[in-house]
Amino acid sequence: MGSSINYPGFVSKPNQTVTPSPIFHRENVKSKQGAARSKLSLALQIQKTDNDEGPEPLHKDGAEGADSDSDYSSCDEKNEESLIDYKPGGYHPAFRGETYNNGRYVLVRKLGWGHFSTVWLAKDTVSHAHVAMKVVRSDKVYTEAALDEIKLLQRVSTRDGSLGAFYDASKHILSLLDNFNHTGPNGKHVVMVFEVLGENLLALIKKYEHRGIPAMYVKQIAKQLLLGLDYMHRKCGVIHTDIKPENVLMEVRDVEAIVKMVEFLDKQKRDQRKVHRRATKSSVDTPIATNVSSRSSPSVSRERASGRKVRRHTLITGSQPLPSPLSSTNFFEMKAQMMGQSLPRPMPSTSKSNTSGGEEEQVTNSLSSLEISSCTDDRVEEEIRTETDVIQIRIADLGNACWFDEHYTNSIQTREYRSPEVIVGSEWGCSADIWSAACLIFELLTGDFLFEPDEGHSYSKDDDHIAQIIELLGDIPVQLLKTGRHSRTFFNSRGQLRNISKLKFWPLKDVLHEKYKFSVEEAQTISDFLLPMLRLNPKERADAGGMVNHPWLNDTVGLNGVKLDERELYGGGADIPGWYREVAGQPRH
Ligand SMILES: Nc1ncnc2c1ncn2[C@@H]1O[C@H](COP(=O)(O)OP(=O)(O)OP(=O)(O)O)[C@@H](O)[C@H]1O
Repeated sequence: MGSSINYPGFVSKPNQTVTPSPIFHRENVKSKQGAARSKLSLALQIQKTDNDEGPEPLHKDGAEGADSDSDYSSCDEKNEESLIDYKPGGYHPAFRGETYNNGRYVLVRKLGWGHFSTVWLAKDTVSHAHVAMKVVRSDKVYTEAALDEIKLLQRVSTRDGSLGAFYDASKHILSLLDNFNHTGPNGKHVVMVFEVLGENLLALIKKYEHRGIPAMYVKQIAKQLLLGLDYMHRKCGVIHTDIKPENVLMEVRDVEAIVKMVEFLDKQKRDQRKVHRRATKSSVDTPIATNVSSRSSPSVSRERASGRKVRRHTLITGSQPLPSPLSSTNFFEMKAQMMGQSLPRPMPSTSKSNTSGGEEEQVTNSLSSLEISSCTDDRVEEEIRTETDVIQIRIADLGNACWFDEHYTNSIQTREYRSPEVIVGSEWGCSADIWSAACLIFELLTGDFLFEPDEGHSYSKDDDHIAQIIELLGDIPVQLLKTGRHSRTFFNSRGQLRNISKLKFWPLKDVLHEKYKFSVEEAQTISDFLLPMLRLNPKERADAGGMVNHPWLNDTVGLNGVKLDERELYGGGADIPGWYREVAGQPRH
């Protein structure tokens, strides 16, 4: 759902690594991540204190299938939601095995979390397929935002024909499958049900260690992103307003097979741990039982009891997104392990796995389409190639989205992806998404933010942001300054920045060549591709559909024939209602 600006109690997620912007750094001040960390560590301190007391058990006996020994209990809490937000109006204390919507959905594992919700993998007992369930915080403000999100999702999920003659671009936007309410100890929560996707693009950026993702993949992501945005803007009249790597998710090809794989491997780990614990327990128990039975060691029993208690009472579950071949370093190891374990061989007598032979065989069969063993026939090779070379992405998190004729707020976009018109407080529209998309594509190619503003002693983050934009793209158009509600804060009457005087101009193609070592030709092509989407005047910014036709995207794997003939390359979206400002009096799409 939304970015850190719209709702109270909102903190940045600590997952975005701070990387240097290509732009001149004025002064080094405390990082955004540092600030987020300190809030989270406060939450963790509170959590520690709470745990000493022991919160109300969540996984009570009645929780069918709740597994206190699951991998999830050992989560890295620093990267999860804060315990202090588990209170009335806050997150629902969801757990593995919990049922929703009169038993239709059963929670399997946690996939992720956001400031508005926790997101879970669930089994739909009606369709027998897995789904992703977003359980929203119950406070009124979150509930209202979720109800708006549902309306927007319903609009974009309605597949009403293709934009071009052959292409259904709605498949690049996350589909809403169901929604309902769920009541728990913290109130009534809106629940949204989606198809299951894999990791987000930040995971991919991290997998390539912030050194940039190969252009072959970036082109696929860029083209699909533009097709998805064109569909949203032109067909649905919806503006996303928060395009960034975290909000673009990769598909996992065979969800059911991958769920079986990860569940099987997790179960195996748990079984191994149980065996290990039993073995440790008996070696610890024996001397106590025989020697000091009447005064059993208080430290040992307390430790054991509290160890059990901590696991049972774990409130925050570790996120486990489904692995995808491209972003998970251990995807193939997991598969190899899975396939290795599936070989018919006698079970060791000490390790009584609860997995039946039948179940194992079923898992193996379902994974056969993913097998990468020594088979060499063409079909298998093609499958492997497809698995690793072709990415499918979907734009997710419409929690901050709005309509072309109804903007809910002017505080839009996450800082690094925020457009100049929004910073100066001028009018904005669909074209604000295009700015963010260009920032995102640059980040995929280089691993760095395009703009990473910071505050200094004498200037604000906004000052620095505007200065970085000017350094890269030139002066902010006078029209934008005239209409910007905040322009006077940043600019004097002569149109000069008030708080920053020394600017270092560094055009994009030079940044790409000099800093990121693209060849001169590549730097020129990429710059030609990105600059029309970074036009400072939102009215003139190139629209998504036209950019789909850019020559840089011609050889995009899986999409090389796809063009939108009705859109003009580098054309602005003058014909798209709400392109650069909120409009009234036009019928909704
Ligand atoms: N359909 C899905 N399939 C798999 N994982 C998902 C899906 N939807 C969301 N997630 C995971 O859950 C996380 C949170 O989802 P989302 O961003 O929609 O929640 P939010 O509470 O609105 O968060 P935010 O703070 O980012 O606005 C995502 O980053 C992703 O890891």
